[in-house]
Amino acid sequence: MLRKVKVEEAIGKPLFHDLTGIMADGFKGVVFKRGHIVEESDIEKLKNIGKENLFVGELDYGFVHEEDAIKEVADDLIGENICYKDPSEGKITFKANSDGIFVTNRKGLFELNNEGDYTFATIPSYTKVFSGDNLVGGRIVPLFTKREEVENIKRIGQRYRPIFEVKKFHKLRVGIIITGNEIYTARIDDLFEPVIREKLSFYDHEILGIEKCPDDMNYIKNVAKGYLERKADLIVFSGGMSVDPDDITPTIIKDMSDKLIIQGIPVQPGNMLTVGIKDKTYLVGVPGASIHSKFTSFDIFLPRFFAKLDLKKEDFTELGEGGLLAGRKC
Ligand SMILES: Nc1nc2c(c(=O)[nH]1)N[C@H]1C(S)=C(S)[C@@H](COP(=O)(O)OP(=O)(O)OC[C@H]3O[C@@H](n4cnc5c(N)ncnc54)[C@H](O)[C@@H]3O)O[C@H]1N2
Ligand code: MOO
Repeated sequence: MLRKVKVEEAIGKPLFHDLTGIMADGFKGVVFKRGHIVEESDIEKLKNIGKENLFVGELDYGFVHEEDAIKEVADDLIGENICYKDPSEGKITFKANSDGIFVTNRKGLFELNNEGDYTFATIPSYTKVFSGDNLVGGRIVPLFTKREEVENIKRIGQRYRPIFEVKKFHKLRVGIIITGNEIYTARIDDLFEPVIREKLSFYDHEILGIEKCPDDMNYIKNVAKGYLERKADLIVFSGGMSVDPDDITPTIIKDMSDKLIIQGIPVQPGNMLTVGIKDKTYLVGVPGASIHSKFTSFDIFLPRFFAKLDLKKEDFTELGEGGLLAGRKC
């Protein structure tokens, strides 16, 4: 049975949980570890961190200590490229053990947090991460929980597994098509090539070509076909994405795709983003906004293309809340 005793009465007994101190010098962390045998010389230090009483003893049958409760469920929640160490102060931290994109199953995460005693705080899903980055902090709120609660969390984890994972980026073969008579005829200088080169530079990639095309459906389709024959993973089209009579790029993407995933998304700038898929190749129409805005809808999805995620219409349509990116920095 767990008992509350005066610190002086705890001498010779093991601490039931990690004890945290917050110091004037900025320190916040464990001052005494779980299992530490309390000594007479500890009393002053314990009082300095506000402990007049301590828990001693053992949990009754059917209850699980905070650190055991979080550690026990970890493997049922995580997928590839995530690691963790033993919990401290009741908290477990899942970290990336590879560069890539962090993906969380939102429905699964909601269920975990809605269950009862457990809490999991994550960085936003689809964030680009580096090996060693913190992804998730998980702990139960009370000092111990019921065995049944632990089993419920494991079941949620198994139902959605993985709820947390890091997908590695792949090397992609990229074909680029810059549309517009004004650029094709050199009436004006092209401004898209440096933009797309800079955006791709973060990732391992091979550029199959950067072709300037007139606003001619067959011409553009032939260039895109050439990229498909050369096994492009990603074809990026710029220009001609909106409502003018010369804006034919979305129609080209629709015609050439096995499936048009989305035409136009609730994100600004980058409203007119159009995405189709042909076999495993993403065909992506990037609206003009990416020329003057550093961060647009295209930048939200570029990491997902490089992680070869299987994108659905909902991945685009869910972005309305927060989709007004104005002022957002990279
Ligand atoms: N009445 C409406 N006007 C606009 C709409 C709309 O729905 N109704 N949509 C707006 C959105 S959103 C965008 S984005 C822009 C333009 O989109 P486009 O992708 O169709 O761009 P273009 O029409 O091809 O060109 C617009 C502008 O940008 C210049 N441009 C395009 N590509 C290049 C390049 N590679 N290098 C340099 N300059 C380029 C082009 O010459 C035009 O000046 O439409 C909004 N308007
Ligand atoms: O589709 Mo536009 O300006 O929002 O890029």
